[in-house]
Formats: sequence, C-alpha cells, structure tokens
Amino acid sequence: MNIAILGYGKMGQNIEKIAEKRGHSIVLKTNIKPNQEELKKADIAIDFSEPSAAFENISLAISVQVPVISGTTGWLDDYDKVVELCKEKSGHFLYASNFSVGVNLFFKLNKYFSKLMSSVENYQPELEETHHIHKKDAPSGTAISLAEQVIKETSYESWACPPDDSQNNIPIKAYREGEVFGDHCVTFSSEIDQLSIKHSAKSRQGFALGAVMAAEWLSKQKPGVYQMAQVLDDLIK
Ligand SMILES: NC(=O)C1=CN([C@@H]2O[C@H](COP(=O)(O)OP(=O)(O)OC[C@H]3O[C@@H](n4cnc5c(N)ncnc54)[C@H](OP(=O)(O)O)[C@@H]3O)[C@@H](O)[C@H]2O)C=CC1
Ligand SMILES: O=C(O)C1=N[C@H](C(=O)O)C[C@H](O)C1
Repeated sequence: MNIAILGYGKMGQNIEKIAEKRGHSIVLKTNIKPNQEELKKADIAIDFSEPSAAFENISLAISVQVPVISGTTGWLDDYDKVVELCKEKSGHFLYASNFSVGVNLFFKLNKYFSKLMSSVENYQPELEETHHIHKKDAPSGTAISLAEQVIKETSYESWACPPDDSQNNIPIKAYREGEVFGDHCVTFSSEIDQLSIKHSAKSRQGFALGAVMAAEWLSKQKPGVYQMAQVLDDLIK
C-alpha cells in the first residue's frame, strides 16, 4: 500500500520502519497539516500527530476519500463529528487509544476482571498510568479506555484525576517519568486485600506494528467506522 504518515514524530518514524519491512511505500510524511493533493496519492493515511491536529488531519483524509486510522490521543471531544463526516462521505475510519496487540488483549482481560470484581461487594477500582515526560495529554487515552470499560461493568459513572476524589468517580493517577513507553495498571481494593492487572510496553514496536496491521485490515473493509477490537478478533480467529 501507499501510506501517508500524518505526524512524523516518535510513532511516525517507528511506523515508517515497520511499514517498509512489510512491503509498503511511504508516499507522504508530514509534521504539518497535509497537502491535499499529496494526501490523495495515498491508499491509506496513518495519523499519530497531536491532540490539537488530529481532528483536522482525520477530517481532511476522509473528505478526500483516503481511509484513515488514528492513534492520536486527547482529541476525542470531536470523535462524534468524525463519525458523522465518515457516514456523510462514505469514508473508512478506525481510532484506537492503543494499537498494541498486548494492550488489546489487556482490554479483554479488563472487561472480565471488572465484571468479576463488581460481582462482590466492597472493592473500589483505581487506575494508574505512567508515561515519558514528553507526553502532551493526561490521563492517557488507554487509561480512559480502561476506565470506560470499568464504568460499563460497575456502578461507577465517571472517572477523574486527583485532586478530585468524589466517591462516584474512578480515580486515574497519571505519572510522567523519564522515557517510560507506557504502563497501565487497574486495581480493585478492599480493606482486606487488593487485586491488580498490569500491562507494560517494552518499546513502541507493539503500537507501531498494531497500527500497520490495522491499516492493512482497514484497507480491505467496506466504508465505515471501526474499532481495534474487530482487527484483533480477525487476528486471533
Ligand atoms: N494509539 C496508540 O497505540 C499510541 C498513541 N500514541 C499517541 O500518538 C500521538 C503521537 O505520539 P508520539 O509520536 O509519541 O508524539 P511526537 O510528539 O513524537 O510526534 C507527534 C508529531 O506530530 C507532529 N505534528 C504537529 N502538528 C501536526 C499536524 N498539524 N499534522 C501532522 N503532524 C503534526 C509533531 O511535529 P512537531 O514536533 O514539529 O510539532 C510531531 O513530530 C500522541 O497523541 C500519543 O498519545 C502514542 C503511542 C501509541
Ligand atoms: O503518548 C504515548 O507514548 C502513548 N500514548 C497512548 C495513550 O495515550 O494511551 C498509548 C501508549 O500508552 C503510548
């Protein structure tokens, strides 16, 4: 496939290497709003830019009929507008807060874990995430996805970062340390004990490989808005 990389930072550069190893060509890589004519030459666009740029990049790709996947976090207030645009233009779109296969298995585990823990009384959930000091958003997109899963399986209605400590919110503690690639931990605690599940990324390779696999998968689908869970279900069939 001919791929346009929208956001040629840490993730964009990892994606380029993996995409080329898998036989794809990079026809555009940019750190600014893509040029429309250059973007049109791509079979698919992969956006790993920044919170303030993602919505515009994704919308542009959909408008010029280029299927697009995005891993950029921190822009989801505009997600519903992208879904609408995608319907209107019969586009292809897939967003994932985390593209690594390991984290997507962790999401499946978290769903089961949360359901199990909500079936017994007196356990309170808490999330922790740690990332490198360059990260622009907090909490991480992955932590938000995990919290949303816990909310679906429990009586909690929302999440919040300290110092907000209201009883109905699941606390998400976000730490920024050195060059940490991404650690996420979900804990349920009672006065008696606590149970945790944790995922730690050892590099960016898993995120980048998952993104390229998702791009390959999306290019074979009919128009629509898709989730990484659907890619994973096809991969582990
Ligand atoms: N879903 C997933 O699996 C993962 C998601 N992420 C997310 O991906 C995003 C990028 O992460 P990362 O690569 O580490 O960040 P980087 O800061 O290393 O890269 C972002 C790049 O986007 C560029 N950029 C800025 N504005 C635009 C624009 N308008 N159009 C295109 N590119 C632009 C920046 O250029 P400049 O520096 O010149 O401003 C920078 O090179 C973050 O939101 C992060 O949370 C990260 C890892 C995995
Ligand atoms: O910024 C990062 O690095 C990461 N961002 C994503 C997120 O916000 O969840 C995914 C991964 O944890 C790395």
